[in-house]
Amino acid sequence: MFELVFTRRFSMAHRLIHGSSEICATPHGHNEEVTVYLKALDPGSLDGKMNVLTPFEKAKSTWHRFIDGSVDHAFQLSENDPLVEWFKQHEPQRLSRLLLTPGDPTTELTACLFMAKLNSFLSIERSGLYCDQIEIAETPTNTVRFTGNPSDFIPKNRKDKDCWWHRADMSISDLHF
Ligand SMILES: Nc1nc2c(c(=O)[nH]1)N=C([C@H](O)[C@H](O)COP(=O)(O)OP(=O)(O)OP(=O)(O)O)CN2
Repeated sequence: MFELVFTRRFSMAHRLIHGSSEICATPHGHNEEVTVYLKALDPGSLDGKMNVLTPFEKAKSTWHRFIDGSVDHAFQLSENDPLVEWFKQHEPQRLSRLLLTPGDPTTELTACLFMAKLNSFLSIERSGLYCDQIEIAETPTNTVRFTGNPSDFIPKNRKDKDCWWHRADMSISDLHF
């Protein structure tokens, strides 16, 4: 079985306010790496001509546009973080740079949300591919690897279909601005 494996770097800031780590309650940033593993929905033999699953460029272009244009330098916050209200009142022009999550934006959660988002892209593009594994290296010494169905692990705060990670667009929150 083949897998296409793509890695992208991005910078981010976040804070964790629900008690898992006091030091992480202060806004701080990381340079992270996300690696995705794509498989064919209907695996077959190579065709003897092009001999590709899908050209790399085609498989990764929307995903990398999302990471570079939406995730890179976004501020990741829990949806109920008071800083969200602060941005609404004081810097509404930056609301589009907030990546909002159901509870704290840990690496475990963003791994699930990013996999769901990537699978939305791959599905709408009828790519014949799906992502079944993702790794996010939050720091050079801490990596989270997720395999499985992200919907089984994402906290269920509201109807799944209304959430940004199930929309095949560049959104990183469900705010209206
Ligand atoms: N299970 C998780 N634990 C923690 C997460 C997380 O996403 N999932 N995140 C953090 C913080 O974001 C923190 O900034 C990173 O953790 P830390 O171990 O402090 O990172 P270091 O690179 O400083 O680790 P070293 O051991 O010094 O290499 C905390 N926990």
